[in-house]
Amino acid sequence: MNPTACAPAPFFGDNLTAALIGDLETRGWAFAPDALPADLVAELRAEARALAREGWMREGRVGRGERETRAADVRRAAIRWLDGSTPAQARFLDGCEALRVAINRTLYAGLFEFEAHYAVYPPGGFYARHLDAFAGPPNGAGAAAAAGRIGMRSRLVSLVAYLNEAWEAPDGGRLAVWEAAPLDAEGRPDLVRLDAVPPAAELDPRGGSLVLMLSERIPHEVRPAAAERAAIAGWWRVNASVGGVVDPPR
Ligand SMILES: O=C(O)CCC(=O)C(=O)O
Ligand SMILES: [Fe+2]
Repeated sequence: MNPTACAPAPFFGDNLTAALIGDLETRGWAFAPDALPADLVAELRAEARALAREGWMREGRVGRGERETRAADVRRAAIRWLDGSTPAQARFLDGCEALRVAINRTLYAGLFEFEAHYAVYPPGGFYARHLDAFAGPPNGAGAAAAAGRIGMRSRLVSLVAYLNEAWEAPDGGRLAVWEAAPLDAEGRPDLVRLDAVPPAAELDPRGGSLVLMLSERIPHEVRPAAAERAAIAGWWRVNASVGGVVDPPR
């Protein structure tokens, strides 16, 4: 019996996978330009555009549950969650599953489940500087405090896949990434202080390019886009019920 018969089909080969995971481990983020199959990107782009046109997407919201706020001043984009119900979505989620398995195998990260949404930014759309997850309490805090914050820290690795057909520099919409968040006196991230710090990179949202980031560690922002900008943003979570290990070994 072929043990790989049921393995999910990866987006790309082992060398690129290893290089991305290496960058994720050493500097907290990784970028692979032009990494996704062009036919898959075209199908996903068509879906995102159709959904946006048909008005099935809702205004992007920031946060979850009670903390969810309508925040057009923070993010101007329309989102729709992927459910795997179309062949393109199923293939995309399959590639993400292959990445999850590879990341877990290399970093012992305990990534458990994946969630992702289309995000279509209209001309003028942006997403202000943020972290995708809140870090757990500092070392030495009690287990009860840690348990109470499991939900907030369950996003470990972020993924962004760009779907834009012909993106040029004047279209803007770059993703700026910083490699660390300064902390305030209480030990909370103080992202305003990064105003004075040039980003480590500004990444073009060209179709087929892929970004990975450690959700708790890498501040990032979407600069204003001059043209419609389509992407899929996704996150791997740990299994909150067992409170998986956050930090990769170093
Ligand atoms: O589209 C991007 O480049 C990043 C989006 C993002 O940061 C997010 O959805 O959390
Ligand atoms: Fe983000």
